[in-house]
Amino acid sequence: RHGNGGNESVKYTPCAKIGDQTDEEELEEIAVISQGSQEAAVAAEPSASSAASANGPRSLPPTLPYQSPNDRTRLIGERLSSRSGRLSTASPMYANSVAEPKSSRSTSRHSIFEIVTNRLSGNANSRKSIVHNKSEVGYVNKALVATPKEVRKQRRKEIDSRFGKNSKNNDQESSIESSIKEGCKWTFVFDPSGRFAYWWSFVVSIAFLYNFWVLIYRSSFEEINKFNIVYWFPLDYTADLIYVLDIAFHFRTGFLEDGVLQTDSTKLRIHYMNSTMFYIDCLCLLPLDFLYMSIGYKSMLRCFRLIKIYRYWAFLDRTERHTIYPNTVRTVTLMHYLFAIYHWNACLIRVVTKELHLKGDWDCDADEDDIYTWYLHSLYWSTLTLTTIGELPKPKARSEYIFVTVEFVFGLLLFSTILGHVANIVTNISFARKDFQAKLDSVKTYMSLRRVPMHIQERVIRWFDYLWLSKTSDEEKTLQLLPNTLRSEIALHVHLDTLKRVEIFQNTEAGFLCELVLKLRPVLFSPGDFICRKGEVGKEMYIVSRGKLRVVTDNGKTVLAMLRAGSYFGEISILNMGSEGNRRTASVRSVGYSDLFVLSKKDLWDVLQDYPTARVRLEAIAAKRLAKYKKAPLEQALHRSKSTPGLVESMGKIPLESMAVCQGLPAHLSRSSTSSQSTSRSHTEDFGSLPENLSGVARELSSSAFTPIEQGGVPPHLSLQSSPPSHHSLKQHSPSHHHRGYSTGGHQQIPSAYPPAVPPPMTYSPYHGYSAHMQQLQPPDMQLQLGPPSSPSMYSGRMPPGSTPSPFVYSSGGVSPNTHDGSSELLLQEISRLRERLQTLETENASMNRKLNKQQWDVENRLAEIEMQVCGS
Ligand SMILES: Nc1ncnc2c1ncn2[C@@H]1O[C@@H]2COP(=O)(O)O[C@H]2[C@H]1O
Repeated sequence: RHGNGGNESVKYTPCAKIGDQTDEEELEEIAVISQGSQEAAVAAEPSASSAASANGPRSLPPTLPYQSPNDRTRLIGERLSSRSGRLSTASPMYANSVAEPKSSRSTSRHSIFEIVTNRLSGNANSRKSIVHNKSEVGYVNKALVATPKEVRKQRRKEIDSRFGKNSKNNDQESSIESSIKEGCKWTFVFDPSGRFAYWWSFVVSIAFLYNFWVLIYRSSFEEINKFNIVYWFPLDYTADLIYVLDIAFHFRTGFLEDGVLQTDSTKLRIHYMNSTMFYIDCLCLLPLDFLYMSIGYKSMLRCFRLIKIYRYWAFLDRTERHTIYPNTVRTVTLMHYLFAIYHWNACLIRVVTKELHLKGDWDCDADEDDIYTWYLHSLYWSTLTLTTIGELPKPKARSEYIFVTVEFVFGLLLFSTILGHVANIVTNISFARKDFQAKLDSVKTYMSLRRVPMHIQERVIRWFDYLWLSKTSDEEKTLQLLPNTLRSEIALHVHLDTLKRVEIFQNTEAGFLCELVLKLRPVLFSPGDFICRKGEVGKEMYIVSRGKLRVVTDNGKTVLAMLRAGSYFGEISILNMGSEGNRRTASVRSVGYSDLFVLSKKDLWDVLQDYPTARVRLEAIAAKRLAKYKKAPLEQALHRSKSTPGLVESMGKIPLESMAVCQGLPAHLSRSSTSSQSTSRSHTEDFGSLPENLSGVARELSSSAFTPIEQGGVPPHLSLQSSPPSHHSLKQHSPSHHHRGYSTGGHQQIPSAYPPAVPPPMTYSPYHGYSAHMQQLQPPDMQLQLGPPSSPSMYSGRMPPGSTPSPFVYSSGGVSPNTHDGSSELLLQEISRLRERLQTLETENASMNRKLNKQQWDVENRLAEIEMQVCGS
């Protein structure tokens, strides 16, 4: 409660009722909080004025075991789970107070020990065990023994007068406080959405159904008589007892206020008694039975019991919401209503025939005492009148006409209502099928309209077949309504098994996994489908959930690897780890139907930005995998750069347009970025097969072209701006151009955009190298200096099938125009300059590496600390 001055407030924290101590003996923790300063806090207990004292004033945050409504709910949960059903010494507050009188921090191990021993030894012994400890003796003395009842009451009054007991501003707070206080006398509170409440509503529904079926039957056929009184009376009053218990149940049922479950008994009582439900419940139990004594047994005196139908409806509602078979529940409910209506109508027919003395078909030949035959006769007529119209015997008496007409109208209404309901249920059941069929139809219509070849149409239909048979649904659409947290929980649960098998997700941060799992999209591929093709721009990576896939070479036949559930692929290009940057390094084809999860490049990068360690890990794994696929080229790259995988990646990531481009390139190389790339690739490949001395120089030459413009690594004579106008001068290739080049034929083909006027340098074959290119590019004196001129045999047939060059992307402009002049002098200068540059780069790499290592060390250290803390607590 806030004081009038507004700078002080009192907070009651939960107290513990120890053993069988009386109300006055209750421990009551009163924290006086000064909003101005902590020193100004007023001690509620003079003997415990220290902020550190267990029973004295203290600063609230560390003392209160819960500060938010959620914490409060948790506490309630703890209480509910406590066997004794009351707040015992296990109360977090109590544990704090007793076991850690000097500390206001969370429960220590010692206090946990105390709690456990107290629980085990029972409440009666708990006090003893507390007093056992010396420091606790002081505390108990202060709280329980030394403070006389009057003094405490007086202090309470003082505090109340000082802070105003019913301060309006603090309504909510005081409600929590009082609820906490009430916690001492707390027994149990039912969660209205809990299981117990559900099953209790089931019991009440049974009691209601008993009344619903029996009352009308007894009234119409035979009232309670001396033969059956032994059955009906106990049953009637058992049902009444359930109704009474239901009222008691409502008194202890929590309700939500501001989204928080209220458990304060006073509040619950007030809330229930102020609700209409309370009056309805009381009305249900109106004891008209007493009139039996004056007017005899009339079951209809109990008709108020039928008002309890609201509980039955609530039960049905909840069942329908919670069940996994809603249509079954609906059907059963409908059938029940139908039979109930026939039953009530049968009873009505009996009353009418009896009262109106209807004869003929309405009459039954059976003996008056043969109740069951009479009942069956009435039920038959009831069903007949309600289900058939116009096929009844013609009424004779006037009253009969009226009765039969009313029956017809009612029957018609009932029939149409039931038909409507049944139709609804059937529609619901077949909704999924119809929706699916509609989609298939629209695809079929589209395909025939666009004249899609028959074999493709067949594949599409087979794909739909599989989709239907495997009951694959649009998960994204289904879960759209849910909040992200719930969705990730579901996704984690559903996909966890698959994700656990994926190497990259093992031992990663939980947050990383949670974020990623939300971005996974399930996709389905049919037999023979290409999931990706070599040379394409990689935009997604895939995780195999089910099915078999083949990693194949360009020809689509040579199988490099088989992928099964738990495998993943496509990461090389989206992490830009491959030699071609963001290009696919292989094609992947589905063998049968395969269920995959797709993770888009953008999503992955978004998440990786927040989890740099995961990124390093991912890249390291990718680099390792890449090394496994194409051992030689990667080793070269790593050896050369001595960098972390991250840096390998960052090199690969440099966009083509920002690469150094040079003039003086042969015309056929300057036409398209694709051809340039092809050529540069050929260089790399050829370098791999060159003798060591030659390949080293050649590699360095090529690496000059890799230096990005931004880094200033472009020699002036190679830069675009400084290049003299020449018919050979290169245009800076736009990404789209670059992209197009690849998409038309991949980097292994001379693109079709190649101008026919310019003869291609030679027919490209990945395995025959580019000897012609090399010869063209190498100046004669270079050839002289670096060794014997490269013979075609030197370049051909050296590349192993399927191998790709080093992860470095070489631009074709690695050779300056001067090289064509034949000036070895210049060339050597250039080599030494590039060597220097290389050294600088390597130093930078090393320093970045150190930084990364330090960061990793820090993170690991922190992790270890936290783990220790977790283990400790
Ligand atoms: N030899 C191989 N064995 C297994 N998987 C491979 C092999 N080569 C490539 N891949 C995978 O196939 C994917 C094709 O696209 P990416 O290059 O993005 O990433 C590639 C790897 O994940």
